Amino acid sequence: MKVSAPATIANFGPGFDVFGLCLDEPRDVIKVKESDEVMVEVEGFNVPEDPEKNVASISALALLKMLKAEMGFRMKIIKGIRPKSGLGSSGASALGGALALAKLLGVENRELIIKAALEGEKAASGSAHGDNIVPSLFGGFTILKSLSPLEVFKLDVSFKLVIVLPKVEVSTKRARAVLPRYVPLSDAVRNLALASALISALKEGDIEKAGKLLDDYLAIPYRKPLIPWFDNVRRAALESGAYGVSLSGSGPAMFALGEDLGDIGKAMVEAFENEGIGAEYFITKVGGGAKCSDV
Ligand SMILES: Nc1ncnc2c1ncn2[C@@H]1O[C@H](COP(=O)(O)OP(=O)(O)O)[C@@H](O)[C@H]1O
Ligand SMILES: N[C@@H](CCOP(=O)(O)O)C(=O)O
Repeated sequence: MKVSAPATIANFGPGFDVFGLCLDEPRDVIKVKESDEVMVEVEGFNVPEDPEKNVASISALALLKMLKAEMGFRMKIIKGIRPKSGLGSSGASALGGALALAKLLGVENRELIIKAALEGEKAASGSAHGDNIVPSLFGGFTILKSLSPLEVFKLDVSFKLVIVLPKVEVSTKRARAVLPRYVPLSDAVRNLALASALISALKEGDIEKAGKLLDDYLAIPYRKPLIPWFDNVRRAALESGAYGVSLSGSGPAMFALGEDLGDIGKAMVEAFENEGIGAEYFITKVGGGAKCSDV
């Protein structure tokens, strides 16, 4: 069984732990075969090969435990999403591992697959947030209303966007540890207003309006010490014509919406370089979610 699980942009501006956008690229590819033992092999970006430490095998093992199924597997992970990038690298592998095993066993229950994948996500980031796993499975733009029972609202949006990936790492675990337990009511209200308006703009297909609604008062302000370059890169994107720009997940990747995505990407890369940080940009589109095949 082979699963290709795409990268995602969690939070997507004001939707902390709720909104997620599936990207077309990059992807992790996970292949599994039944076996007597449990073995993991990794190609591409470096992640652990110990089955107890890799989120893809942790999720696959969690699914087997939930099903009370006694079997081993050989798993090959072609890791195309850089870890600690903010592009849902752990979420894609976690989803891919659980989904590949589920397909191998003929299990279609999405709630169970997501529950197993959350075990992998929890091992990587210390929290069972679902805003990477869910869009990686469903595709499009997802609103995660509840994990148990699983309630997801999906918008079939279609647009291109630019992603800028700097050569620094931000661990999601660390980026969650800096968040406060409580936030001011006025900030919660501002996010609620932005999030509601953003959904309306996306439903209308108005990307310019959506871009102007990407602010966040719940997570990004507290994460600034981990991303001190954020305001300068954001300013460069807006000055080069972006409709809007935000952090992807817990960073360091950033994304922007606009017309001249190449120009915006170049301006953001230059702003990172002015901060002494190398960066690259790529343009991709909204993706359709994980793909499975028998090979
Ligand atoms: N298959 C995997 N893919 C990504 N990260 C993994 C994987 N297996 C284990 N990890 C570990 O999870 C951590 C990365 O998770 P995280 O900080 O959430 O990155 P991201 O924000 O890109 O998802 C790293 O410590 C990495 O070694
Ligand atoms: N909602 C989470 C999303 C983390 O995404 P990642 O791609 O950085 O793992 C958060 O903001 O902590």
